[in-house]
Amino acid sequence: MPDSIKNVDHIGDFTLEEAISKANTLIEAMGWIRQFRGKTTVIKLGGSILDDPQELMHILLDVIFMESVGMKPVLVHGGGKAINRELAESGIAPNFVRGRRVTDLPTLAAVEKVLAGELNVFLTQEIERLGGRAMNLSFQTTNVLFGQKLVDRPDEDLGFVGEVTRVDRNVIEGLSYTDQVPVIPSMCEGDDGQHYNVNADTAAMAVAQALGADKLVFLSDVNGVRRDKDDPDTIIHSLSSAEARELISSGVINSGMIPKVEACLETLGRGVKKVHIIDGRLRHSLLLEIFTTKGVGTEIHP
Ligand SMILES: Nc1ncnc2c1ncn2[C@@H]1O[C@H](COP(=O)(O)OP(=O)(O)O)[C@@H](O)[C@H]1O
Ligand SMILES: CC(=O)N[C@@H](CCC(=O)OP(=O)(O)O)C(=O)O
Repeated sequence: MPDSIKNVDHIGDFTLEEAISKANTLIEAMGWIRQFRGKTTVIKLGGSILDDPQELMHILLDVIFMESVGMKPVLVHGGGKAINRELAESGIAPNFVRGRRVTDLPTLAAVEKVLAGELNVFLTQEIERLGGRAMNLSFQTTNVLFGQKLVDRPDEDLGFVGEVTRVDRNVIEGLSYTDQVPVIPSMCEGDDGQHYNVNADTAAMAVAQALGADKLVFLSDVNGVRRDKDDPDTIIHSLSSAEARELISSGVINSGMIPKVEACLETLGRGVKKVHIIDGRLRHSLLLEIFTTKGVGTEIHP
């Protein structure tokens, strides 16, 4: 070590060893940053992480970091729990069929108020407050998701539940020129102007497909797909499409995990390279997912 720095034992608040270790981390990240620079990652935010300001802040900081190093994060969000609270105020009990909310007109109004309004604006403002740039893309600004009523099973009517058939990718991709993170709520508009409630997992899938995203990451409030849904230790780190289908038909994967896994399977068939379900409550899970070889959570592969 040169004499001139022999006596340096602190740099700012850190010991010399700590400062060098931080610099090493940056150098290690360089390869990953190069690999993903310019690549699109669609991130689906949902579940109770949207209700926890601390957890949410760390996720949004990860998103801002990604954007700052030249990656292209695109946020698609749900907000099922916030919708339930809104409905409870009007005395409406939530009604789900295989993970999708049966949506009559009063329910649709509540969904739109929460998803396309409050939550969409809040997430965008939070990104800006934390030092990033973002643009909310909703019916109130510029809608980018278009579709139609979902007819999943002919004998079943879920009301105003939609499926996305077209995504305005020009608007989404155009935002990267102004360093803005697109923030998209899970609702779509039909040809006749009718608004529909879309499951946020399937909305994220449609966006990832339309953009030809490199990665689609579902941030949830479980650590991944589990053999026993109540036991985090039974997480399955790597799941083949065939096994995922088997776990759905045997009932191991049920409720809200069904649309998530179905969305993964559908996406993999359409060119998106990697699909992960990870725990948004684990601090920096998004960065760990991108900047480590093994990743965290469950990866579903073809
Ligand atoms: N095999 C499984 N592994 C993990 N979670 C499961 C499984 N089957 C059902 N689930 C349920 O799926 C939920 C995640 O779906 P959901 O609540 O819709 O999440 P989000 O709101 O994040 O989209 C978990 O909280 C869990 O209760
Ligand atoms: C049709 C349908 O089920 N729409 C969902 C949209 C929100 C969502 O999916 O939110 P999470 O990702 O937080 O679960 C709903 O009404 O709850």
